[in-house]
Amino acid sequence: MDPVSTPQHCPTPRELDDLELLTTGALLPLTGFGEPGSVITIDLPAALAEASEVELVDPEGLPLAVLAPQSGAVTSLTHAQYGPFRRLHLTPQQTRERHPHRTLVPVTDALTVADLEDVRRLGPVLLVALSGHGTPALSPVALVRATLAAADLLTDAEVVVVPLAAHGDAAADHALGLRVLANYAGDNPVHALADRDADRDADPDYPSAIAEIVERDQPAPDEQGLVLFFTGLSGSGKSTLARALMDRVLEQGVRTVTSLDGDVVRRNLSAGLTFSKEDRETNIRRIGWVAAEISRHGGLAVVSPIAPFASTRADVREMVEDAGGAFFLIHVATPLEECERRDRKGLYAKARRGEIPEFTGISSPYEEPDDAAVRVDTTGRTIEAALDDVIDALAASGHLDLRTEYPTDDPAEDPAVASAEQPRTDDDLHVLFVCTANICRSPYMEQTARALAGDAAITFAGAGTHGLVDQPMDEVMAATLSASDPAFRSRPLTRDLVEWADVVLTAEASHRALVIEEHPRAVRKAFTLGQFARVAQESPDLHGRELIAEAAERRVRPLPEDDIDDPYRRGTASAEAAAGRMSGMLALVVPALTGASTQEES
Ligand SMILES: Nc1ncnc2c1ncn2[C@@H]1O[C@H](COP(=O)(O)OS(=O)(=O)O)[C@@H](OP(=O)(O)O)[C@H]1O
Ligand SMILES: Nc1ncnc2c1ncn2[C@@H]1O[C@H](COP(=O)(O)OP(=O)(O)O)[C@@H](O)[C@H]1O
Repeated sequence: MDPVSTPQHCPTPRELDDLELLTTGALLPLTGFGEPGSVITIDLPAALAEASEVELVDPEGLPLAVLAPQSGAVTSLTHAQYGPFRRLHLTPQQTRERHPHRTLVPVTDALTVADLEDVRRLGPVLLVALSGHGTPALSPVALVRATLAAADLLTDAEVVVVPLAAHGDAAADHALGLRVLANYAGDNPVHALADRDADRDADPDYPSAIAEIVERDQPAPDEQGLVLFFTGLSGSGKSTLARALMDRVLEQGVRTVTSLDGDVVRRNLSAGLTFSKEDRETNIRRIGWVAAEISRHGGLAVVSPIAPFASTRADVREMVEDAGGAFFLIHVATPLEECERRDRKGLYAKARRGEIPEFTGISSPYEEPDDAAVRVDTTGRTIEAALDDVIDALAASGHLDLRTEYPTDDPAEDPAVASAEQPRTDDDLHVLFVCTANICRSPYMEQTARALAGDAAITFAGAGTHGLVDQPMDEVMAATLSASDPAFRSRPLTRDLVEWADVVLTAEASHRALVIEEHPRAVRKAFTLGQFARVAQESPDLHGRELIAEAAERRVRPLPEDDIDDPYRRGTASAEAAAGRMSGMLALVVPALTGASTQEES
């Protein structure tokens, strides 16, 4: 490293917001960090505190300002160039020049119908979106979006963005806010909106354009990104429980999951790190960073490092929450004696002999969490029992319900309950055939099945994952039927049709996957025709609904050779080949289905 180069430091998001306000003159007369009694402070690593100058850089390494650590003075180098809505970040001076003669309205939350009524009375306004770290009720970018949407609904409104951060001291932050607004306002009036904290629980009445932004920014807990963080001593059961939990997630088939297991991370992402306090912190921050990114996109990350330090766990929580994810901490609280008794990897014995330095629980501390969502001691318990504690707590949190095969928090939405409560217009078994456009394969299956079923109490329907609307059956395919139904018209697959069906039989595995992706609760009743035909063949004693339940229970995977290839526009031979295969499968499936219906009737 060049010994004369100025050392660099990347401040926290809160500090970066403060830096922007210091360098734009928004905090005047304050111009530097660390004035006595001020909440505008910056934390430097010990190694930099003695430096005469430190270059403050943004997360991508762009130098923003030079800080003199002793005095706290900052000299601006450049203004941050990146970030959404950067063009709306004006200095107080630019604001006063560009937007004179307006009433300033500070905004920290999406505006309601009542807020807009209030603002409309003010004449020309400047909505000041206070988007700094910890200040807005929405994410910073959604606050700006919602404020722009509000401006669109007013006759004469402009928007400026000011990253006024919160510092955890309500009185100091209030005073700072007043000062910043005074600097932006100059001689213009400032109008405060009614405080909404009093009725926070009430459902705010937003205009629809704003409601949409709020909803997208604040997904329901079960749609939010999620980090499941298992912490505990080596051998406490973190990996075992994490793996068992992931299996449940995969079996449910609704969410994908990324695992960041302690040992696995140490072999890959954190290869080369030791078990010193510093390296452990680096290790956990890396895990936290990756997990937070996964949660930013609505994903599910399961992480299971020891993570012995409370402050590093708190950092990860913050990273995840800043990314819009939920952080769910599971303390696997198996006591040291039990972990040592298990000593699965023989590490405790080595640590006791002094062969492994800084071993957690023996020669390195483990700080017990006091912020865990659930605490599980696995001593003397089965893995299933311990896992149930985690699954129950998770379900109660609203983030992930692994208790049923179907994720629902509304019992009426559970298909078992729904079908019992929903009046059926008939007792027939409902069979839905699905292909792509609903003009070749599914109408062939539907009409052939109907002919095979005769008078049995069974109703057939068809639809396409990309179903054409209101088209007749493809002529080449129709010619393979002895009597094709002239009244047939194609249609796309809908939720109602999937709910109507007792069983959904698809031409190809890709159709089945699409059905399940869009209607996760159909996972127990959607099969390829070929897959279902195999189950029917292997279970000759089962009929109707029992056969469908058996197929769901067996979880046999659809095989590639089960697929009926699309004959559309491939000529008569292809159509006849497809027809032959479907007929063969239906000859197994339809009698197997109707057998039960006939028995139920008698
Ligand atoms: N000194 C020392 N202390 C603790 N653990 C040690 C040590 N040396 C090696 N191991 C093995 O490394 C696994 C823990 O790694 P982690 O990345 O989870 O630890 S930490 O979170 O960074 O503290 C841990 O795996 P688990 O048993 O899965 O927890 C141990 O097998
Ligand atoms: N109820 C339980 N839950 C989890 N693990 C258990 C339980 N009972 C016994 N064990 C055993 O404890 C050991 C835990 O090891 P592991 O999951 O690798 O822990 P860690 O990842 O915390 O180091 C495994 O051998 C596991 O079979």
